[in-house]
Amino acid sequence: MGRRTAWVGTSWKMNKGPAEAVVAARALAELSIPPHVQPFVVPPFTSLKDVCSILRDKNILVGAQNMHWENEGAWTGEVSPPMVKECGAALVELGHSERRTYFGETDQTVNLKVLAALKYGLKPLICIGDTQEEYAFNVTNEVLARQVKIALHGVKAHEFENILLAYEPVWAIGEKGRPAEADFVQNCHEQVRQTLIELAGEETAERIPVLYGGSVNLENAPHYAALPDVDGVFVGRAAWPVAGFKAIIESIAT
Ligand SMILES: O=C(COP(=O)(O)O)[C@@H](O)CO
Repeated sequence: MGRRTAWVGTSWKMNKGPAEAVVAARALAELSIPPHVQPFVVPPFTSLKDVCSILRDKNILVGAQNMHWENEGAWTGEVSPPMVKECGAALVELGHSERRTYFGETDQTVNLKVLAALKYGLKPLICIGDTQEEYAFNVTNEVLARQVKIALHGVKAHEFENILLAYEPVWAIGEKGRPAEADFVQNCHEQVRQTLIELAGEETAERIPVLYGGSVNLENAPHYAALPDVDGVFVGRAAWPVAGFKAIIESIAT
């Protein structure tokens, strides 16, 4: 899948119990997906298997919101790569700022998880982003370069094409977030692309999608998606209702 594809994804975060998730997945299964758009949905673990099975033959990828790097063991409360794979998931979200801020996720644990995901044939969706403080001190580019380099440390040349990245400024996420300016986003994505070129070479780096996330909504989604170095959007609140997700997909397709 090349960079001409527009990725549109949503994580339901800690929303929708098993019954509600099944209803939403059935509605997603009815959507007609425009060409060149690759939607994905990331439900909570409690409905991962059901959502995967409802969307199995549809052009909507399903992912987990996190996982451990070990394949089994005494890790109470954790879920392993083979467990995620067995549920039918195609991708796994790693390093979201809420995991980093509240659950001790670090660049190093993200790296372990990225390597484990690739080993088990899961596409890692790696979330990176600057905090408000880093943004204010104008070190965003350095932070993103560090996060990308550590997350991808040890990734083999042929594995880079399975990587998906999302730039999500921490200050842009959630109810208190403010959407980033389009010029700023384009600049950050250019810098991320440069880091990817350093790591994987120009040809491969061109094929790694880099999405934008953080207060994306129906109004701003097509503007972000149209930026030259942005390959789609990763949406929270605005895409939790299936109608909102559908509208954003359509806004990007047109
Ligand atoms: O956290 C994300 C964005 O959330 P918003 O509610 O859109 O600010 C991103 O990772 C998608 O879940």
